[in-house]
Amino acid sequence: MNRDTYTDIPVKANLSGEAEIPGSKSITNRALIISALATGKSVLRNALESIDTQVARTCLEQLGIGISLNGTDYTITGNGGKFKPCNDILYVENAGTMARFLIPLLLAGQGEYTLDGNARMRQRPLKDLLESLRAGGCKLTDINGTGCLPLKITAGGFPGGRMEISGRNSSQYISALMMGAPLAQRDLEIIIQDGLVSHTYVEMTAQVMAAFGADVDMSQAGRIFIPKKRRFSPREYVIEADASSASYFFAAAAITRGRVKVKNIFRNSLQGDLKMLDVLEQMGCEVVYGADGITVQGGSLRAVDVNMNTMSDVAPTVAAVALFAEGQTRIWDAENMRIKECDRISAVCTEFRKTGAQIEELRDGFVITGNSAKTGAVFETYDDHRMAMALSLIGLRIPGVRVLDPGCTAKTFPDYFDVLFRLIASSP
Ligand SMILES: O=C(O)C1=C[C@@H](OP(=O)(O)O)[C@@H](O)[C@H](O)C1
Ligand SMILES: C=C(OP(=O)(O)O)C(=O)O
Repeated sequence: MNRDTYTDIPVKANLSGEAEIPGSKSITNRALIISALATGKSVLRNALESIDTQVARTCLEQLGIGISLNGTDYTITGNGGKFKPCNDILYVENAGTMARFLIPLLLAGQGEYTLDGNARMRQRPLKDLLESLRAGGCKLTDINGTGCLPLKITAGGFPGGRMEISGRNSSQYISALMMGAPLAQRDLEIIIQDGLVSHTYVEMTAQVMAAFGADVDMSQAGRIFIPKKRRFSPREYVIEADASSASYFFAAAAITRGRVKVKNIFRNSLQGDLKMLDVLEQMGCEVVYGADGITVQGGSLRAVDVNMNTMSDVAPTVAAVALFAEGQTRIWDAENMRIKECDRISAVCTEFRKTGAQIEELRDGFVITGNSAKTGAVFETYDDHRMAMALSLIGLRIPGVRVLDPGCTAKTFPDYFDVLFRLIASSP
């Protein structure tokens, strides 16, 4: 992390205005992969340009896929998943999506591939996915024996068939298997064992796949069935604004008792993180779902008790709001926050305490005492975009907040601080 750069956050009451948020990371990376597997030209509109999606484009280009950019529109020439051999390392930085999504596809490629990531991605698990694929006969070598990257993938086909996999640690494993379905040698039947975290992302995968012509049957709980050799069809596809990125602006309205509209995102979103709006409603905000976006009006804030299993990416955002709510907020059932860009449970507790706030660390979340923060602080951000964005919100209410390494938001939202400061400057 770069401790030499920082951003100071100005206090602002009643923040009001409109924010334009870039496209969804999760949908962009799914649509990129699916377009690469289709045969022919697809156009993705309002795609996200950020480190996580650049990583996706670079890896796909290394595998022989043509991708051109025009602003936020991508044109992808898919080749039916006939990926070319690649001697260079496929480097995913710290993009969990790409670290997981590429594995089944590379198995169906040619020769041997090496997949690697940054120091943190080398600690984030792949084990459940590797075990499930190895049980189907796939050759996958975790080079350091850690169950993580770097990984050597020996292409020998993506077998499909009945695949059992744990869904406890990450839903990305399940999405990865699903998107490999058109390359599978047999019908793909995924049996999810011991629960499924972040399940709305699996539904998102099914919906984006269906938009490109796939047939995904999720009618039975814990089972996903996708018939073999049903190819993706190329198409033009519009990507909605990123709900996790939008969460900081909704929260800013809540914290400052302002009124903020985020454009290009709607009630019927594919993104489960939008459900944080229900949490803000419970906390006392008003939410208006409009024809061109969603508006949050801040109110008098009260604490909540909330299970964040399906939307752990926005748990640090809700935690920042809880700091200004009356009563004790408990955020729980989100243990996999510990295996994200940093251990977000521990990091939120450490940083919030710098303000004098009372926060109790749980195994799977935290308990925050509202209105307990007293002073500004210099916040570390752990090379984690969501830590930087969530912590910045505290500075809207408490003077003297400095966020270190603001550039780390580039993982999913390179212009976050510009958008925030523009909104502050234009607010009455
Ligand atoms: O599939 C996806 O696009 C994602 C799934 C979630 O991860 P987990 O399933 O590991 O919780 C989420 O945290 C991540 O930011 C994106
Ligand atoms: C956890 C995240 O990302 P990923 O798992 O895709 O790296 C995130 O964006 O908060």
